[in-house]
This record gives sequence, structure tokens and C-alpha cells, in this order.
Amino acid sequence: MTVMVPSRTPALITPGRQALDSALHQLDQAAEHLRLDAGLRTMLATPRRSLTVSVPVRREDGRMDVVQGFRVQHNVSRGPAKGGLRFHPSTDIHEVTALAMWMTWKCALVGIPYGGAKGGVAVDPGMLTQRELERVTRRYVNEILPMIGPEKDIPAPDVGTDEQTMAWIMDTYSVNTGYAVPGVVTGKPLMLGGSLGRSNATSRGVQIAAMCALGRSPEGVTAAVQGFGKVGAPAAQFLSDAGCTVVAVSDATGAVYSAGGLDIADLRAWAAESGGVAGYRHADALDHAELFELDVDVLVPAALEGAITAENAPRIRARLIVEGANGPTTPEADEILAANGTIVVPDILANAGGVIVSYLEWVQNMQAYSWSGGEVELKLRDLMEGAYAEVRSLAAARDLTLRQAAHVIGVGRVAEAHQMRGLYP
Ligand SMILES: NC(=O)C1=CN([C@@H]2O[C@H](COP(=O)(O)OP(=O)(O)OC[C@H]3O[C@@H](n4cnc5c(N)ncnc54)[C@H](OP(=O)(O)O)[C@@H]3O)[C@@H](O)[C@H]2O)C=CC1
Ligand SMILES: O=C(O)CCC(=O)C(=O)O
Repeated sequence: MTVMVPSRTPALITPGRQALDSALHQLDQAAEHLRLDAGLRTMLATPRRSLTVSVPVRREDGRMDVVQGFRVQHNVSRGPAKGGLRFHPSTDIHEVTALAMWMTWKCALVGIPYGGAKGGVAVDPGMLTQRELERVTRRYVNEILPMIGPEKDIPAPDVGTDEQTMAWIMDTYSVNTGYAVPGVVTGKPLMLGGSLGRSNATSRGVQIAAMCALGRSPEGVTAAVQGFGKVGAPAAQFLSDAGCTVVAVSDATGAVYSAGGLDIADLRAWAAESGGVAGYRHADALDHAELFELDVDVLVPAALEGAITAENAPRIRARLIVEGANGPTTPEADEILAANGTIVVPDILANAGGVIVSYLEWVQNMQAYSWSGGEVELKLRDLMEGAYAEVRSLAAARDLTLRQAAHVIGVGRVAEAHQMRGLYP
């Protein structure tokens, strides 16, 4: 009898798998530096809980689609899991796991009492009506309901989701609980217990990190920003308001360039009206790839993972990269950039402003109290500048890149928490 062995097709390397490989590589480097034992390394490389759900969506025309949703809690040793929810057609379990792992190190690095989580639904929000989006969100939340809660796991916005999505999450959870639970989610509308300063917090943090890294007056500093969404657009605005000349920005529709500097407020109005930056008449059109090769002082990737690779890194002329996005730079690109003397302020530091103000929102919710915008901003600045100073001084003391130093601190704190709680219950 002949046994038919199915031919093996090479495993598809999705962008999500690449992101997870990058995250595991960074963990490995930090674990090596910290001399963590093999058992602890395996614990830190493995998500604590991981759920894949099927989300049926009733479309306006009556059709039923079924999409996949994910929630991954990477680590809960230092507190409840925390992290955003992404709606994007190519999201998968690997990407969500990588993003959850980065959340763990990020929260530990900036010293807030959370573990790391992330969620994703494989939909293109641009292709759904508002009612369809609401149905997807509510059904996804019902599917992951046992995992989330203000003391367990607290979602927040990420790519493709916003304050409205968070309001639906808060409502779905509260209806199931029997009373209003604002602390189950952050990045909510102010009316439902959101915090002043949260909507722009990630971008404000990017600007603070950029100023720390520049170490000089922003006057005369040029910048380019990839991504013009919730992080990229306000980041471009803050950099411009601080005195930088933002010469180029991009979104999925295209990229635009003006040597004399873009009027970011005007460009935001154009993008809101026309659906994207493409076609903005006070600037020249640019290829997506060209934005990365501009001779600027600061480059802010604020879109998706894997934007800076071994392919384009040799042509990057920016002196400083401040990662608004999570995972925009591959490990191979990191080596090229380091060899070329480019400073990279890593994602887990540069974009931590979002989760910092999410934490402040959650603290306000848990106390049923609220702070002024000024108080929130001061606390955000304090935590960002403190974390930046710690990373810079460790990097200098041990001859590490800022990314390596940030991971050594983040991973080290989580490892210590595991050790103190006891590794072998
Ligand atoms: N929101 C937050 O609080 C936080 C977000 N982050 C990270 O920041 C990044 C951006 O998130 P966020 O701003 O919230 O997401 P949004 O969905 O609000 O915006 C994403 C932006 O990226 C653009 N984009 C997508 N593909 C490309 C491309 N190939 N080239 C150029 N631009 C592109 C989109 O364009 P278009 O609109 O045309 O599709 C959009 O402008 C992500 O990596 C996220 O994980 C990190 C910390 C917190
Ligand atoms: O605000 C949060 O809780 C998380 C934001 C986020 O998803 C991120 O920092 O990547």
C-alpha cells in the first residue's frame, strides 16, 4: 500500500509572522544581555492567554460574513493586561501576539502597573458602514467578554479603531455586567469617562521623545512623517507647532512634499475632506518609498510594521528616527541604521504616551475622579522624560542601541516580577 504524503508547501511568511519574529529576536537579545535562564525566556516568549474567535457580521444587504478576531494577553505578571484593538484586513494571530509582547515591555519600561495585550479583527473598516462596524465590534466584544474587564484586560484604540469603537466596547461590556463600567476600556469619549489628553497622547509622547533625542532647539529641524492617522497627523502638528519644518507626510492614498514646510492644519483639513493627503494642491506628490529617503533630520514612521527594512535602510538619510508606529523597523534594518550612526528612538519608548495616558484615564475611572488637561500633560511629560533618561543612560553605560537598552529595562522588570512572585508554583 502506498501512503500518500501531502506535499509540503513552504509556510507563508505573513507580515504578522515577520513582526513576531522581530519581537522574539528583540526579546532574545535582551534575555541574553540579562542572562535569563532558558525556562524564564520561554515564559516570556509565550503568551499567557490567546483567543481566536469567529465574528459573524450581518451586512446591510443581508449577507452574512464571518471574520476572525483575536485577543492575546502576553503577560500579566505586573498587573492587568493592557493594549489596543486593531481593525485591519491583514491582521493575524502572529501580528497580535507581537503587538501584545511589545505592550508588555512598554508598560514595564515606563513604569505603569500593567501587563501587555493586543486585539485584532481582520476587517477593513473603510469597507464597512458605521452600523456594520458597530455590529462587528459588539459581536467581537461578546466573544472575548470573559477575558476583559477593568482588573483583567483593558482595550484601547489602535489602527482602524477610535473613540466610537471604545464607546461600543464600554457599552457592550456594561450591558453584560448590569452597570456602567468605564474602566473596561480607555481612549473613550470624554462624555463616557475618557481622559483629557488621551486622543493626542501618543503623538505628544512622540514629540517629547523627539525633543529629548534632538537635545537642541527644534528651530531649523526638518521632519518627515509616514502615516497621517491618529498618531501621525497630530505628531506632525506637534512637531510643526514646536518649530520643526515638516516637509513630507504620507498615508495610504499617497505622499506629499513641500521643501518650505507643509501647513499641517490645512493639510489635515484637506485629508478630512478628501479622504487622504493625495491631491493636496499646496505640495508636490511623492512616492511612498521616496519619503524614507529624504534628507531630513527626523523621520517618524507612524503607520504599520515593517516599513524600514534591509532594502530601504541603506538609503535613509534622516539622522534620527522616532518610532510612532509599533515595529516599523526590522532587526536587519536596525543593524544597518546603527552602523550608519542613525539614532532610533524605539517604539516601546517613543509611542508610550498613548498607554501612559490610558493608564491615567483608567486611574481616573477607578477613582471616579478627573484631572485637568494640564495635570495629565504634566504626568505624561514626567513619565516620558524619565523613561527616556533611563534608556539613554543605560545605552551609554553598556554601549547598547536605544532599542536594546529599552528592551533590557522592560524585559528585565518583567523577569524580576516573575522571579519575585515565584517561578515554580
Ligand atoms: N492609536 C494609538 O494610541 C497608538 C498607536 N500606535 C501605533 O501607531 C501606528 C499608527 O496607529 P494609528 O495612528 O492609531 O492608526 P490609524 O488607523 O489612525 O492611522 C494609520 C495611518 O497609517 C496610514 N497608512 C497605512 N498604510 C500606509 C502606508 N503603506 N504608507 C503610508 N501610510 C500608511 C493610514 O492611511 P489611510 O488612512 O489612508 O489608510 C493612516 O493614515 C500603529 O503602528 C499603531 O500600533 C502606538 C501606540 C498607541
Ligand atoms: O492605550 C493603550 O492602552 C494601548 C495603546 C497601544 O495599543 C499601544 O501602545 O500600542
